[in-house]
Amino acid sequence: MLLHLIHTSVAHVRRTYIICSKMGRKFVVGGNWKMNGSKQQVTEILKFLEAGPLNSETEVIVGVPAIYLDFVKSKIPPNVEVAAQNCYKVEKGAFTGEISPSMLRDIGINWVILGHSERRQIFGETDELIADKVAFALQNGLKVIACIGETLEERESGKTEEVVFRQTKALANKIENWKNVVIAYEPVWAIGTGKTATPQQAQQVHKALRDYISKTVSPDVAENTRIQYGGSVTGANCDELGSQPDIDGFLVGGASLKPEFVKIVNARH
Ligand SMILES: O=C[C@H](O)COP(=O)(O)O
Repeated sequence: MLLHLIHTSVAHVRRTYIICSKMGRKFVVGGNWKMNGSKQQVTEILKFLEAGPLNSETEVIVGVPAIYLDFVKSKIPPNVEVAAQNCYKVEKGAFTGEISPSMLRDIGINWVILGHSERRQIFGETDELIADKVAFALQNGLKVIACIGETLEERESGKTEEVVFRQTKALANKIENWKNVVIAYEPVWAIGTGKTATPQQAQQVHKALRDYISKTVSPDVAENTRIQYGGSVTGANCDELGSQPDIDGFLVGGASLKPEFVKIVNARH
């Protein structure tokens, strides 16, 4: 009888834990403005963010071109965080054109997006460099959205998991504390193309990533690290994507410049 009771309670705790596991990870939606905007357009975006309403259960972050960070920071509603779209792996020095994590902290910026596929593909950033930047940003008190994702060619040759595991491993080798890390899974073929991964395709990769993190880092880190999906997320597809058990938010490009972003922030999850 006693054994039966213990068994039943353990099963209950385990079931509750599984049901609540996603709730324990706060949904997080980032808007990546990329190299878009002007003071006038930024002012329009700030208006719809202010008007919201934005689900208070969701963490909202906008990734702003460096030149507008200070301006946006001074005007943004308090329930929206501001992120830089890049920063370098050292504190200061002769690195023309770069900005450091401490410069971002100096103007009150707490987040940075690193390793976006456009940085990887257009600017030649390697897994190694991205991991160094992520580690340095974390050491300097920034929170990081670290992006990974496979190209169409890699997906079509069956290498999706191999690629995203390699990218994650490079990060894991250098990350000491995962508390301030969000992973953004963005299949390159879905970025800006209107071709969204199906909820099933996205969930499959997110689950595989969580299992991989569990094995290579720890089950605790896997359970607590938020994994965003990015790639042609819109107001029309956000509810179904957001409802997948391992999708903990979105990184949104094009739609983050439009009032539709409010709908994505408020996606079912
Ligand atoms: O960082 C955001 C991603 O690149 C997605 O961009 P997209 O929503 O325009 O496809």
